[in-house]
Amino acid sequence: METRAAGSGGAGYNEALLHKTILVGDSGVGKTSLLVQFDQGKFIPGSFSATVGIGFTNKVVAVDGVKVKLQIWDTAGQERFRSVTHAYYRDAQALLLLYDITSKMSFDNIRAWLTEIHEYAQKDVVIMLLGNKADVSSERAVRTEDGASLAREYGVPFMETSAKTGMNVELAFLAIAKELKQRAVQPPDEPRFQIHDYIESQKKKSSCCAFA
Ligand SMILES: Nc1nc2c(ncn2[C@@H]2O[C@H](COP(=O)(O)OP(=O)(O)OP(=O)(O)O)[C@@H](O)[C@H]2O)c(=O)[nH]1
Repeated sequence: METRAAGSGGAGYNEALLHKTILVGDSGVGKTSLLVQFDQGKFIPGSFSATVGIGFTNKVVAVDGVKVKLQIWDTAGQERFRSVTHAYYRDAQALLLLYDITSKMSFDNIRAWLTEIHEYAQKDVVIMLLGNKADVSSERAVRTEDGASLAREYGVPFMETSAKTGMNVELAFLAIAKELKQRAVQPPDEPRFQIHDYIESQKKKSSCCAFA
């Protein structure tokens, strides 16, 4: 795992850990929008311009006094870029796998994505399944239970998100950062971080019923 010491250091930060995280899923599910929402806290509506190839954004989050640096790679969902993006799976520590809750096809393709991930990524890669565009409830084509059930089948955490409203976007990245940080700096007497339990507890904390 790649780690990096913090520079002059902010208050309370001991170190900066760099973790490569990749966004994958069909074209148009909202990978770029999710990253823009997490990075800049905004959503740019309107015309859809498909990602060409791959690019990354660095984002630092604080987890229990430790600075965790996520290097988040946004991949092109289009089939023609698949061979390029496969090359990036190998040294990824985490993968956020997205489908669009208004697109049954993007959900049906999740099994194929998981097969690719198992073929090209490291065995211990952290995977999270996200059902994006949860704000578009009138066009919902995938039930929340079906997303949760598929995630259970593969033993991965799941939540619905909206890159438009920001729902669960920060939580998704924070849960990933916590898991990665825990794996890198596991204190000997601390119980292992349970990403599923963490997500459930954070969801319960919210008074809003919008969490999936
Ligand atoms: N309503 C709504 N629209 C969204 C959401 N996320 C993305 N979109 C819209 O969906 C379209 C596709 O979003 P992108 O973020 O470009 O999708 P992508 O997965 O990066 O697509 P590729 O780059 O081709 O792989 C855009 O028009 C976005 O504005 C969301 O959470 N809610």
